[in-house]
Amino acid sequence: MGASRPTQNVRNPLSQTTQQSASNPGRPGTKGFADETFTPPDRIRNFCIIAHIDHGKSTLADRMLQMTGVLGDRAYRAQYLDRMDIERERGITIKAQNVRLPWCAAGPDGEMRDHVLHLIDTPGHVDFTYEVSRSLAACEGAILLVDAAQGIEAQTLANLYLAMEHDLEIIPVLNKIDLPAAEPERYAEEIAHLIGCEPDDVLRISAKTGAGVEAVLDEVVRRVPAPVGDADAPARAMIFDSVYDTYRGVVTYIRVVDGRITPRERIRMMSTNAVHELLEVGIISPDQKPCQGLGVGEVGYLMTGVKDVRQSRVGDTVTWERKGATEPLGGYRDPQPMVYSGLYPIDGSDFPILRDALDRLRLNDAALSYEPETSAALGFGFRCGFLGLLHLEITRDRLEREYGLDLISTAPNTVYRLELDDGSEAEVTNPADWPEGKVATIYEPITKVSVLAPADFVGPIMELCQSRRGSLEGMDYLSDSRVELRYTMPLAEIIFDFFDILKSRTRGYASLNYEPAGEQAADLVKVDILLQGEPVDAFSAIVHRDAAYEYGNSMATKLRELIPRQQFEVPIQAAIGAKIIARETIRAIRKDVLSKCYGGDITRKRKLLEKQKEGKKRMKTIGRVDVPQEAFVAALSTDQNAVEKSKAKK
Ligand SMILES: Nc1nc2c(ncn2[C@@H]2O[C@H](COP(=O)(O)OP(=O)(O)OP(=O)(O)O)[C@@H](O)[C@H]2O)c(=O)[nH]1
Repeated sequence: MGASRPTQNVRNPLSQTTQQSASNPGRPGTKGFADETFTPPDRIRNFCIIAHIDHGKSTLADRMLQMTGVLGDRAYRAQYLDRMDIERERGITIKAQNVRLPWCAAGPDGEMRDHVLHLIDTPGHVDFTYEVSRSLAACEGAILLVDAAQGIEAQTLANLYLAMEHDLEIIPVLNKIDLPAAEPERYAEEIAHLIGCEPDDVLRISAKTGAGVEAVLDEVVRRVPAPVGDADAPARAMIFDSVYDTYRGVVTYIRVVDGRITPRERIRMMSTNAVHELLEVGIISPDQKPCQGLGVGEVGYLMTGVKDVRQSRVGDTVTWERKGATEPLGGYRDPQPMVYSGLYPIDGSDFPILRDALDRLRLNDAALSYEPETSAALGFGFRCGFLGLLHLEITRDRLEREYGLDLISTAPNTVYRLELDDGSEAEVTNPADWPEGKVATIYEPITKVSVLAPADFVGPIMELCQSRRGSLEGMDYLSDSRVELRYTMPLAEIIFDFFDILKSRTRGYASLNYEPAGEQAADLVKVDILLQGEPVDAFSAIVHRDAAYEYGNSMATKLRELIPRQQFEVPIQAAIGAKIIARETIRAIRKDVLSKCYGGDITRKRKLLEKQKEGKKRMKTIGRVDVPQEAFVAALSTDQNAVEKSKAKK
């Protein structure tokens, strides 16, 4: 697959005059650069857009694509960079993408020159912080985008602190100034107070209308430092994303730090020492365009023909196989699952489809981990590991939407490290593996939580965090009406319904960010739920001792309402080991479906018996108790509607 001369290339500005580009007297940079040379680093600017969810990153990226002429109006599709359907439907960015933009603007010396800007779009959600950090590591500058109608939110702060850790040049921008509710003066003050600039230094734009976006591009050229690196050293390039393409295999997105990466070379992945032949090297503008190679500071993609993203790991360093670099670039780590859940097909015969679907999803998601597991109640399924709740929900969405699966997922839990009585250690991600009676000390993961909200809600937020075993670390007023509360809190207390309750207690105004912060010893117990004395493994949970009774009682009550009455009485119990801590009872019912059939033709009786048999097919039998699948779905769901729906079916 040789490199062909790209039709519209954004390569080396030196191959053109430095006046305004002839092809486009407007502001976009020169087109049709010669592709036999490499763009000099002093004409390159690598930047990303960081912000809280929905503050407009993808819309601003789209507008920049249009303004630089990379994406004509005809090809324009809202949020072009958010290619995954779910990203577009949910309106959130999951995978970081990048694009090369030509722009003619004045450099630090005031001279107008053609430049090449590499824009890296970043996921805006807390689950994908590692991907954000790798995108930031590929940049020298960051546009800090804040919704002028909402102001600074939790992820604004989290991403700003990440950008500062990477010493990026921060360009503050207020977006959505077209909205009637926009308060640019108020929030410019907030941002100035936060990053130590003047309120007038905060740019004001509307990514929707394009107002002010040119000035942002000019500011990127003027203020973001040009990339530096050693063009003569052995090649080192950082992988900041990799995507599986059904037809072309894995596309690996890289930023070159030292040396050059050219096609037909053999390269080595430094974290795994895997060696591959480079089939293609190119740039993205806005789609893949092969080129002669990438030099210092350049951002683009490479293809080696591998079929699995786990061979192209985000944060890894690429170098030559022969005379390659000896020291990798810093910051690489293997993705660490934070949240585990069991995924089971409602129809057991779908298990092979679920297995194949997970295999395919993992081709494009190195952070997804899974292994087969069985449940007495739910049958054959998989214990899956995710970066966080959103990652879990997106994966489940894709399995159901793209593979037509109906799934039950068990309550999400985290990873526990146990010190056992015999001095050994164990790691538990599934309540069913809890070693009853042999545990000396239990350690649970904890997180640093940041909640941003109007000051009026401080009371309800503090009450909720304290009820979730949070300990207050600090509280700062960003302005006279908005406050940031910082807590240390167990991850297990966040991953289920904390965010939903926080939102409902603050009328949707609070925003949340959390990041791993080590572990702590905790007094945790495994609560089992028994039907007629038979434990139902799908309902077991690891909870703090103080919350055990509440969990057991709520599950027993929920199941009493969800499980249909049987021909006999069914006790529902919650237990810690052998100790019963809660109990409910489903009263017996004598149900003779033929009781109303006095006489009448045999076909009606047969239909009623057939219907009863059909209904039994959808039952899971625990011991002698028939539990409808909807009851499992509802009992394991935090969604109250699911519970109401299932009760209605009884
Ligand atoms: N009125 C107005 N709406 C905007 C503007 N910029 C973005 N929006 C809208 O705000 C919503 C979120 O925009 P996105 O660009 O998806 O925000 P995002 O930051 O990429 O969100 P994530 O992908 O979830 O991180 C969309 O409905 C946009 O149409 C703007 O300047 N003015």
